[in-house]
Amino acid sequence: MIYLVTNRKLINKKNIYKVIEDAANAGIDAVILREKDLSCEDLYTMAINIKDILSKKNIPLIINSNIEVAKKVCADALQISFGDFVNKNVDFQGKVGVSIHSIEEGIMAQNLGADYVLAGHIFNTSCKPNLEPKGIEFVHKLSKSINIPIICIGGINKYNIKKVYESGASGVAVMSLIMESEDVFQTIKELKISI
Ligand SMILES: Cc1ncc(COP(=O)(O)OP(=O)(O)O)c(N)n1
Ligand SMILES: Cc1nc(C(=O)O)sc1CCOP(=O)(O)O
Repeated sequence: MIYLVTNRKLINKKNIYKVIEDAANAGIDAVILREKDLSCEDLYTMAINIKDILSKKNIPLIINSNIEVAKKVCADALQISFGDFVNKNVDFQGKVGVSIHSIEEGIMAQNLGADYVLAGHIFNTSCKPNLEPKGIEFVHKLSKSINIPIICIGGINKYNIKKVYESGASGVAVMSLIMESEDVFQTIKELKISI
C-alpha cells in the first residue's frame, strides 16, 4: 500500500489536482490531504475536488487533523496526531489513523482503538530537518509490538521501500518524492515495482 501525502507548496509546475490524477492513474492506494495552513473553507473545497478525482477509482480520501472537514466531506478516514487522539474525544464514523513516534505511542494507539498507525519518521527527510530519524529497527520493533497496520512515513524512496516492508510495515506514506516529481505516474510506478 502506498499513501500519498499532499503538500501543495512542494509542487513545481503542475497543480495539486493534476498530481492527484496522475497518482490515481498510477495506482496509489490512498491520499492523505495534509494542508495544515488552509482555512476550513479552503480545505473543504480542496477535499471535495480531490474526492471527485479519487472516487472514480475507488481510492480512499483521508483528512489530516481537521475532524470537521473530515466529517463534512465524508472522508474515508481521519489522520490524527497522537496527542489529539489521546486528549480529544474523537467522534468519527470512518477509520482513524494515528501518527506515532515511539513504540509506546503505537501500543497505546492500538489499545485505544486506532485502525492503523502512521509511524515516522523512518529515514532522513527534508521535511523534518531537526529531528533524528527512527530507522528501520524501529519498524521492526513496532511490528513485533502491535497488530494493527503500520504505515511508515519519512524519507521513503524506491531504494529503501523494500526494507520497510521486510521490517513489518503494511504500507508507506510518501510526500516530497511525489509532490516534487516531474513525472508523478512514473515515480509511483517505480515505487510499486521496488516493493
Ligand atoms: C519525534 C517526532 N515528533 C513529531 C514528528 C512529526 O510530527 P508533526 O510534525 O508534529 O506532525 P506531522 O508532520 O506528522 O503532521 C516526528 N517526525 N518525530
Ligand atoms: C508529514 C510527515 N509526518 C512525519 C512523521 O514522522 O510523522 S514525517 C512527514 C514527512 C514525510 O515526507 P517525505 O515523504 O517527504 O519524507
